[in-house]
Amino acid sequence: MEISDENLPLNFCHVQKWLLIINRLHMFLHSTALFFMFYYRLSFLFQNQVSRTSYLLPWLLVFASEIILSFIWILGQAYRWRPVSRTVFPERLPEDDKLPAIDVFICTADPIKEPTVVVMNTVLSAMSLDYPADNLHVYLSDDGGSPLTLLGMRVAWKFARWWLPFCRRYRIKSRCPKAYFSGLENDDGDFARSSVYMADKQKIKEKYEAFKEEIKTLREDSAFSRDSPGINNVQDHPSVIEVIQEDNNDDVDNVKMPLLVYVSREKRTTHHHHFKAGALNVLLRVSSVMSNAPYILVLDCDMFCNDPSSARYAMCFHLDPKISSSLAFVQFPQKFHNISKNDIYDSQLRSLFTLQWQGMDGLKGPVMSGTGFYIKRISLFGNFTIKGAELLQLKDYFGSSNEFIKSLNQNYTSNFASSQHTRLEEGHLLASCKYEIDSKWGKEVGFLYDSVVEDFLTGFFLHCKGWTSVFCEPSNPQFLGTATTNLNDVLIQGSRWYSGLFENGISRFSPLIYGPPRMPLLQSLCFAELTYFPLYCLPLWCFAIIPQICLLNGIPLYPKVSDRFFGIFLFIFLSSLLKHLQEVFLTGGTMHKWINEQRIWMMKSITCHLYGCLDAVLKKIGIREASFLPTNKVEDDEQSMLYQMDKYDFQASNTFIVPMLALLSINVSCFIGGVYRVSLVGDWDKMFIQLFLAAFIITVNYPIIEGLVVRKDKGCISKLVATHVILATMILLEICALLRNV
Ligand SMILES: O=c1ccn([C@@H]2O[C@H](COP(=O)(O)OP(=O)(O)O[C@H]3O[C@H](CO)[C@@H](O)[C@H](O)[C@H]3O)[C@@H](O)[C@H]2O)c(=O)[nH]1
Ligand SMILES: [Mn+2]
Repeated sequence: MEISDENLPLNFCHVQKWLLIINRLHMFLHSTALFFMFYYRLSFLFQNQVSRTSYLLPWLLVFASEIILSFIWILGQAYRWRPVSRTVFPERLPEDDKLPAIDVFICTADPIKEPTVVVMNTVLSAMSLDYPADNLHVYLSDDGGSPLTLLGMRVAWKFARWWLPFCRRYRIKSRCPKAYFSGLENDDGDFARSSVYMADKQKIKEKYEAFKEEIKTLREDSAFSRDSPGINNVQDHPSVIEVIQEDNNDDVDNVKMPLLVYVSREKRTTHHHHFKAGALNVLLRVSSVMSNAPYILVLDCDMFCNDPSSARYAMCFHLDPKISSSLAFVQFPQKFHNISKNDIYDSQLRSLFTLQWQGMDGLKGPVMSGTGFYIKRISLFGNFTIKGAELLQLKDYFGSSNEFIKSLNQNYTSNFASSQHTRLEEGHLLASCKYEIDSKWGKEVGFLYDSVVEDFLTGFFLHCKGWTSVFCEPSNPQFLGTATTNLNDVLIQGSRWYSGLFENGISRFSPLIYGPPRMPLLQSLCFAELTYFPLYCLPLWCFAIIPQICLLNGIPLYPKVSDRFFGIFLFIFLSSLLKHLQEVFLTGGTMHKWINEQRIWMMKSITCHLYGCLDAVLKKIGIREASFLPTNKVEDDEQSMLYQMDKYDFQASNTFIVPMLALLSINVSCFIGGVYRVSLVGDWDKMFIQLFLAAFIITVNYPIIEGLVVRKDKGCISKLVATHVILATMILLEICALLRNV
């Protein structure tokens, strides 16, 4: 008997048994060691009357740091509890005409930092997803309100009329034209020998060049420069909504094209616009009166669909009757096209998108990651029961548009073509600044506003309401983004993220308090780990200063080598490093990558984790306002070359460079002074750990020394800044020594 396709599962979830065993065993051993460490610290506090008085402050600081590190470690174990991976079977999906519709939302904010050609490549790759064209609708939100972007879309539409049929005819895998023509991957497949294909390819290539040229000419046109009169002020302009379509006046016939819509929401200086979350909410409303697809794909403009299959893969979960009722979104990992082999800045966020999300997938699902996810539209409408509600109540909740409220009924499909004019008018109402006033948008409905990491917050609340998510990681990356690959950008972006994350940790929605009654404990711990890991800044600052100054002054803070507790500290140190090494190897990394990750963790902790935490605290007490500085996506050849060569680009802001230099020079001088003192006094046994710690920090951060002493290229450290910093730290160390002698 044949099993019908309908009965076969669309996806399969596989628990990673070996990893699970290793993780749990490690958890057991490491936590036992931590227990003994706490025992040692506490018993010292009660026993050692004499030394207590003079060592107390540094001692307590080191102990507090150990407590914070252990706290973050415990939270992080939740990811390691039950890692899973998933397989999908898109060939078992129903026929094309039975597939549900998808709206794609792409956000852009700044035509200078986010070049139009790059954004249009994202648009084109989304339009050419392997999905029925009638059921695919692409919306671009332009927060820059730039006519250049709008014109760019018209040009892209013209090119798409050639590009889409070409991709379909030759089953092209790489459907982002920029990637396809870059020729990095051979995408010719079965047609490599076909002369017709080659001729077609050449023709399309010419069209692509012409497309780029047209955008370039537009860009150079002074009429589009920012200062030109009549050009939109980014902060103050009316809404513009345009359905991109053109009379069929060229020679491509009958090409089925997805709907393509340009939306630039109204901006007024008197209104807060809530950054990307605000932009996404406008798209959510405008699209509801145009295409109202039940599923939405969200993309940033700095990434493209690298493989056209993601929509079908996502449907393998959304259409699975066993999980679909509670499933809010399918998250794909963020992967990047510009990662170097050793990835000195960990720009790929390896741990997040491999281990952590897989771990959460084994619980209730990964965190929403801003881009590359397929979300069910109704999951964004809060827990309002639409059926029984009065119209007035609904308006309190969703704002005043009748058309929008009608769209909440899932069976509603707008007849867009026949009433385009009215719908565009409704669109303008929905994209206006005032629309959200006195409604629940951003608070309970749509993407949430209370954080600059809108993705984290929105995902967290979905999970709190009982929704789940899944993580889909096919071997071929479905989306490829542009990662930040210079130190300054990495740290600025980090400061924004950690400020947003920590802000959630200290709000009343802290995952540790708000989470546990609403979701499994382990799932809340995962969310908590993300919000609290910026706290790494405290122990790392402490470990980079206190033991070293104590070393110089002969104050021991750790057990002697001959003490039985020495083994405990050694074990904890090695066990953390080895576990990290195992995870790097498991995810395809090398020894080199491992040490790079250790280093960037230190660098980030003492800079952007600290600034993130401070920023969050200042926002909380009302001294600072939220800000979202989009990252720079214009490629700088010199900078990317340094990154590709594993050389740090130290031409970064002094707010980042100064703390790194200061801490390193403390370590170097205390190490030298310490060795000198210890060899005079002969207390190696007592001071071993402190000597070792300073040596470890110096070794891991050797590239900073290299940047100062050896390198002469453009990315080296400014000598002037370094001299000031080193002088200042010397004076500080002197003062410490004097204070102790008083
Ligand atoms: O006022 C704004 C600011 C940004 N964006 C868009 O938001 C996206 C993300 O901005 P980007 O500068 O690329 O920031 P990243 O730090 O790289 O973004 C990461 O972090 C964000 C905040 O957590 C997530 O939303 C993103 O998806 C995630 O890739 C881009 O498409 C921007 O055009 C807007 O539409 N309006
Ligand atoms: Mn980005």
